[in-house]
Amino acid sequence: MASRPTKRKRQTPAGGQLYPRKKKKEAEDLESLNQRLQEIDPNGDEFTAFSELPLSQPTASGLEASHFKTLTDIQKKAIPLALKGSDILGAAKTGSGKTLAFLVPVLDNLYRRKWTDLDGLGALILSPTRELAIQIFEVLRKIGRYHTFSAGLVIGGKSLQEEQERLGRMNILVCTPGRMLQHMDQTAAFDIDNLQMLVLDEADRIMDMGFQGTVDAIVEHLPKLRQTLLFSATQTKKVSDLARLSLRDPEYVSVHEAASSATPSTLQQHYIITPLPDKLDTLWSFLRSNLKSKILVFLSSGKQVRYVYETFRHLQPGIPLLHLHGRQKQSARLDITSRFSSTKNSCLLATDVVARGLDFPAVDWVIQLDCPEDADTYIHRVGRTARYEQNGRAVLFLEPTEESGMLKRLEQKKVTVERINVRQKKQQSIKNQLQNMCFKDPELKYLGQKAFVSYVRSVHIQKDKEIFKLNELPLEEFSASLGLPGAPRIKFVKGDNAKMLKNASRQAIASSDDETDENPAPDGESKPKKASVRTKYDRMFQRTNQDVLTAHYSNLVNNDEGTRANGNAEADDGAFLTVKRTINPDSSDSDSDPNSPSPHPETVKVIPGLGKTPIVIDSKRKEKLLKSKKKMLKLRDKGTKLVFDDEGHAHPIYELETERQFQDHGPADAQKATFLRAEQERLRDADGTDKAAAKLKRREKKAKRRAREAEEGAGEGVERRVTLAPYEGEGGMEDLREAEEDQEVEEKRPKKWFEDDSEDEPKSKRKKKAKEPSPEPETLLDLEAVAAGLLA
Ligand SMILES: Nc1ncnc2c1ncn2[C@@H]1O[C@H](COP(=O)(O)OP(=O)(O)OP(=O)(O)O)[C@@H](O)[C@H]1O
Repeated sequence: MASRPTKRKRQTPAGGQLYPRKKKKEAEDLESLNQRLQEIDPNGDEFTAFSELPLSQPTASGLEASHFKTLTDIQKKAIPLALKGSDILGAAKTGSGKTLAFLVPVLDNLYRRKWTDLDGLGALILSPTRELAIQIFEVLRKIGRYHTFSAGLVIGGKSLQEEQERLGRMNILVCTPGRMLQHMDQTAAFDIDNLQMLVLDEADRIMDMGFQGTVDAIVEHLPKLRQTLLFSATQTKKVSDLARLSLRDPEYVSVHEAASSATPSTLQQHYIITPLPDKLDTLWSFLRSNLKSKILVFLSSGKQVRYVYETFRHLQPGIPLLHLHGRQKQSARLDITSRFSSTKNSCLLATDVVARGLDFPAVDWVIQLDCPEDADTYIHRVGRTARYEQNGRAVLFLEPTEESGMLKRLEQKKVTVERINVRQKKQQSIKNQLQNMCFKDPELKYLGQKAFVSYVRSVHIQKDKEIFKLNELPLEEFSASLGLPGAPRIKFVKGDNAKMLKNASRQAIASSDDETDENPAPDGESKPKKASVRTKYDRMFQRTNQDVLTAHYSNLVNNDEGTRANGNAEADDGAFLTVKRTINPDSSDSDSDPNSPSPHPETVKVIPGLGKTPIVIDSKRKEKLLKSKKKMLKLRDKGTKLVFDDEGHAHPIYELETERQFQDHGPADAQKATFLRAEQERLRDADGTDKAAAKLKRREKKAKRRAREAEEGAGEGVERRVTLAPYEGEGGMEDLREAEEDQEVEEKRPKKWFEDDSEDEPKSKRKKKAKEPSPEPETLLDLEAVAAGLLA
């Protein structure tokens, strides 16, 4: 977890005392540094190089050794203010150097306070993702290499105990919010009372719903008197957030506010219109024509990332593929980020886990296959290219229904994107291949189904309904384009729950999956459960996601609604399929006659059984009982099976003749003889058909085996061990040969783990062998042989 920037060794003279002259020099340097800092005017002075700033010697040397010389805009404004101790709300475009804007003040402010191991935690840096935390930590290690502070990375993925042991000694920690809170709650030796600085990188993300609770809890543990720095590429000055973090007169440092675009000027931004079912074709064609590029593709869920990765991998586009999402193991995530960083041409398929802050060098293209949830996410995603004055290109794939809404949002955020068209000549279709793959590989099909469901859910939970219009999406065609035989059925979670679910852990999602199609009360509180018994059909009709179900199901729903509108009596008489529903005399939409008397008007409900007798529910216990489908079946009538004759008259399955009718057919003995004859004939016919089928099968087997042998052992003499057994069937020589061949096949069959060699021997021989008494061991050698036999 933790590593220290190389600590300067304290040299002690022979007597064991520190060099007094060195100590004195350090004190003088510090004094002059404080003096210089006092003299600067952070709002008036313009600094262009790090060397002009009043920085400590270790920080200045670290920056120089890392080849950082001139300041970026955000660094020019934020560093002097932060050195002077102000709280800062910093916003600047992606790739503009915000990391140094907070790391330099963190190092220097602690240095000027002569921070040592004994002082405990001095600065806490929060990052929304593990990858970004690692990246920040790496930069800290580089520029802090001449300091003596201890610094740690707390991002989970290691044992809590291992981290706990080291936490107590850390001066600077870079961490993800969840793990930090866990330590604050569980690590006794973790001293945070002295904390001087709190930094939130990608602050807007950290302060949004997903982390809200965690960050609030962390802040509660921290001392109120501290310096707080917030940085992001897309920051809003939400008063509520500032209050939650107890910022004191924060300085707003927004260097690109006046700029005509919210994205770097070196970034070329385009969008194309692709109907949902053509998305994968277009992505495939794009990759095929950009094999020598470094491409980052954003999708809206981990399941889609996996599906596209697995299918494209099979299809081999000719460019190395990587994939990254939040549900992967930490080690795999690290491995993939470093592989993508170091390659020159490859394609990384990823979720928004890499959308923020990550500094992959030299990315040529950022492709947004799925529309981002808002303009801020768009800005962060495209910010993975065109970093620090380099060039980059971004393409946003938009579904026709998303175009106007998304363009409007981008315009509001000062982002200009230009429409381009796909060259039809270069467009290739992989729909058939995907269908083929899903047909052959059920796992891939399952993955496709999950990808489909997660895409639809991701659209459903989006807040901005001007962009995301689920009802207008061609979902059936989309599922077909993924190679699926039909659109899977989907359960939805509504409102805030959905957002929570998006950010929740896998465990939480699993546990919340069961009842997801229930409608939560509008105010977010849980509804009191309806007292009436809900049948499977009730649940089906009350579902909220009927518009995304298969056509057959939608028809069923529509028909039912139609018939209800026409009156219940009509519905019952005319509809081919009718659904019997729970009758609750109290409820207004009940199918029953509300005027009909009931034994206990308050509590009694009547469920029509499948037979004639209705089931009366007159107690809570019985009602509960009826909720179980199995138990309900017991209570219902079994029903009677009927067969219909050619005229359409119903008859019971077994109809007995009268004695008179029986005698009309002749004497009983003669009837019996005729019946037996007819049955024998029927049996013979059936036997003949069976034999013919078996013969055909054996021939096919034989032909296959011969073909195989011809292929394998061309020229080689294959020794056959065939024992001829007397055969008593009717089929003559051919049957005999085939029987031999079957036996041969049987002999060649590889042995199963539970069979031993003795099964090769004829049974009679085995029996004999078993009966033969083994000779009594006489010598020590005999005894050993018996023991070895037992152990073998
Ligand atoms: N003063 C500087 N001189 C030269 N390069 C710099 C300087 N500051 C930052 N960089 C480089 O610019 C790149 C982007 O920096 P950084 O990751 O800090 O950007 P950012 O503003 O945090 O981006 P994002 O908003 O995407 O998180 C990095 O590769 C970094 O090394």
